[in-house]
Amino acid sequence: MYLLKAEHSFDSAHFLANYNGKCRNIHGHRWKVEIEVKSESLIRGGQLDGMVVDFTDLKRDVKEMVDFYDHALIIQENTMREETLKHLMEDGFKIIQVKFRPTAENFAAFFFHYMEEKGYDVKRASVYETPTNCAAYEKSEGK
Ligand SMILES: Nc1nc2c(c(=O)[nH]1)N=C([C@H](O)[C@H](O)COP(=O)(O)OP(=O)(O)OP(=O)(O)O)CN2
Ligand SMILES: [Zn+2]
Repeated sequence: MYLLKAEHSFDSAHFLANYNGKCRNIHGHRWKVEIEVKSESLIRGGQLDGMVVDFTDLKRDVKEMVDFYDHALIIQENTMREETLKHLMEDGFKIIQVKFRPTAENFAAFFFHYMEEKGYDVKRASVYETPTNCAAYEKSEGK
């Protein structure tokens, strides 16, 4: 089995609603996202001979995916007062609302499925909130 890994980072703020601790406050991370793709075989012939995929393409797609979240305030839907949200948006802040609680685990699963939908055979998606806090998502055997 061959495994390829590409990573990219983005800087964003978030908060965990209904969290009893410091993470309930808006705070920022340099989120590092690692995507691993797998293949039992290599491409034969042509420019991609001997590759699973071209790193250039994989890196571009990972960067494109995470750049969307760069320098934003990421908010789980319905966890901020309408009025507050409205004012922040009116003042031109980049707000991204997500359907899930913005934890490293949820982002790992989200990025995993995003890359799968792009056509990659994804082995694992890992999201670092800090250099020492990492969550990963991969499919259970047989699924
Ligand atoms: N399983 C998870 N636990 C926590 C998550 C998460 O996504 N998954 N997220 C948070 C917070 O977002 C927080 O920013 C990270 O927690 P923490 O380790 O406390 O952050 P610090 O690096 O700032 O820790 P210090 O050791 O105080 O510097 C919480 N938990
Ligand atoms: Zn955090």
